[in-house]
Amino acid sequence: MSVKPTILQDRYRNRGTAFTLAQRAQLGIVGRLPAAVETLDEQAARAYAQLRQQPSNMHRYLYLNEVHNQNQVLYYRLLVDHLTELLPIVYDPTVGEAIEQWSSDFRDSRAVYLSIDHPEDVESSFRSLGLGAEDVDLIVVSDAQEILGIGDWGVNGTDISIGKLAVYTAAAGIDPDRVVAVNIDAGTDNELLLNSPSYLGNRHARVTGKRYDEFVAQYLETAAQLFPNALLHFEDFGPGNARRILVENAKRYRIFNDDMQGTGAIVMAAVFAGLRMTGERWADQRLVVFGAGTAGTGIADQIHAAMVRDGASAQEAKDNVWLIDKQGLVTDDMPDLPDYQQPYSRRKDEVADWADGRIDLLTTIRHVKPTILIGTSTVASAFTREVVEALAAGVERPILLPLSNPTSRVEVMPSDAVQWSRGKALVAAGIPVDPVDYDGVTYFIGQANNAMLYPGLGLGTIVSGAEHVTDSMLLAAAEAVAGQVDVGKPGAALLPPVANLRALSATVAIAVAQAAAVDGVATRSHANLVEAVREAMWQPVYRDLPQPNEAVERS
Ligand SMILES: NC(=O)C1=CN([C@@H]2O[C@H](COP(=O)(O)OP(=O)(O)OC[C@H]3O[C@@H](n4cnc5c(N)ncnc54)[C@H](O)[C@@H]3O)[C@@H](O)[C@H]2O)C=CC1
Ligand SMILES: CC(=O)C(=O)O
Ligand SMILES: [Mg+2]
Repeated sequence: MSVKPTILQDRYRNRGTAFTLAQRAQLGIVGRLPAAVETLDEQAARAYAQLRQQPSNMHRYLYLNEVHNQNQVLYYRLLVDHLTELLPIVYDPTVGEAIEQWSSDFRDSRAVYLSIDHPEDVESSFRSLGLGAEDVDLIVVSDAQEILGIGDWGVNGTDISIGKLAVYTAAAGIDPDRVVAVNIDAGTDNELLLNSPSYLGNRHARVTGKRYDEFVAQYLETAAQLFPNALLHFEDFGPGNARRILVENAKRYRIFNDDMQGTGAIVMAAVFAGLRMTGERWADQRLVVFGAGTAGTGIADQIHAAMVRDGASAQEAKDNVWLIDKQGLVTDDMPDLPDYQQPYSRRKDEVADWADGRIDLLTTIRHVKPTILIGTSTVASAFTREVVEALAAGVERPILLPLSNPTSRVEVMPSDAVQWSRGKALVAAGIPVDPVDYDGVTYFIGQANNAMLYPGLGLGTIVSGAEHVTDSMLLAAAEAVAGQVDVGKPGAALLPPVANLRALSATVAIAVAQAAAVDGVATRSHANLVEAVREAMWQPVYRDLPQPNEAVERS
């Protein structure tokens, strides 16, 4: 039997059982649905009950993906109504698991695939979407070389772009009809994938060097030319490429690197809140970053800038930053230091008597007595009891941010960090975790994940039509997030709860749009910015009735 596709197969406009009988007649789908006509509330209640019956988070991920493929409004209705519960499913940490088994689970996809072997197809791949120059606000692209903390996942990494976009819409109301997810398939060095019969990507090693650079340049040029208003979000590129691509293109394109800039800004927010709790100054902070890659050095840059704003000289601020990577404390005698670590390398003679040879984390902590310790290493349990105890022995209220994702990579579980520091450490983690009860106090653990910030940043960028994402816009976003933290209570979290994320994103967007205007990069002004942000936020409700026989596009 061959059945003509109908609006029921168009995820962007499908309402399923919510189509009225008159609409069914008008759309030529009489007899294709059971008799009952439901409200969105009723559909959402059934879908949520079905979701709850799924046996694992991975099954919930696949179930939600199915809903997303059938009915976009219903999918986002579920996400918005159950944000705290479902963010960890559609995003971190479950998305990591989904990526690992993506090729075997493959059913349908909402992404654009750009193969490095076919640069001639880049433009036609975008054109196949059938979207005009004014139709796209945001593109999230990943080449999946460094997915979360789980490494190189080739085309399987497509779902990080999809997951990041789901958060943009659920958390900040970015219109899901106006976004595009992209995977750059540059090959993979993951042997597991190359040897897997089900792998769906290019079966060759990662292409690097000139060919890679030219492909990324072509992506940027084509995306910006076809969709001149779009914010070009880069996600989970390898450390050698992430910073370079951003730095080389920041002046030419509306580009944003989430791992560097988004993560740096959410850490700034957590530290702003922490310093309000301790009453200390930025200029007096001592920062140790464990894992000096894309995220770690992005964070170091923003904290360094904050110290300078607070009166430290560039050199004084630099003297208060210590990077630790695989080779131990980063010192200036190390050969082949990557360019992003060089600015913070310590003079070898300054630390020569700390240890014979490699200087490890514990030794560094004992000497430096850091006020802030960041984990962006992907090394699970690297912050041992000894490390946390040394940290808490050094200062009264250290800020401790184990940021690695997914949960299997976190440097220390917050429950251990609270206990080992005897409640002294101000802790936030990259993963969602429950509050911790210790010694009669309930410690709330903020989620120091860029997802708490980038949705509002993106919304503010779109509403203001900012030509670039400036440092002031990032800072404004961080301050806006920190402004929503109630620092008064013992055990207060360093960041607002995920449950408030939609309201938080609106607040962040307003601050970002204002900063864009002050910086002179805004191309749109609004008599009432608060109202403009509110109106720009897409809501998961059924809207205009689609016209009969309208072409089904972007399915
Ligand atoms: N919470 C958040 O918002 C974010 C968290 N992250 C997490 O941070 C981690 C790192 O991400 P990226 O910076 O993108 O990756 P990356 O690969 O650029 O950086 C990781 C760094 O850790 C270093 N490293 C590896 N083993 C180490 C060891 N034993 N000791 C010290 N350093 C070691 C690597 O050499 C590298 O420089 C990931 O787990 C990622 O999920 C990243 C971005 C945002
Ligand atoms: C959160 C995020 O962007 C990462 O872990 O890479
Ligand atoms: Mg990332």
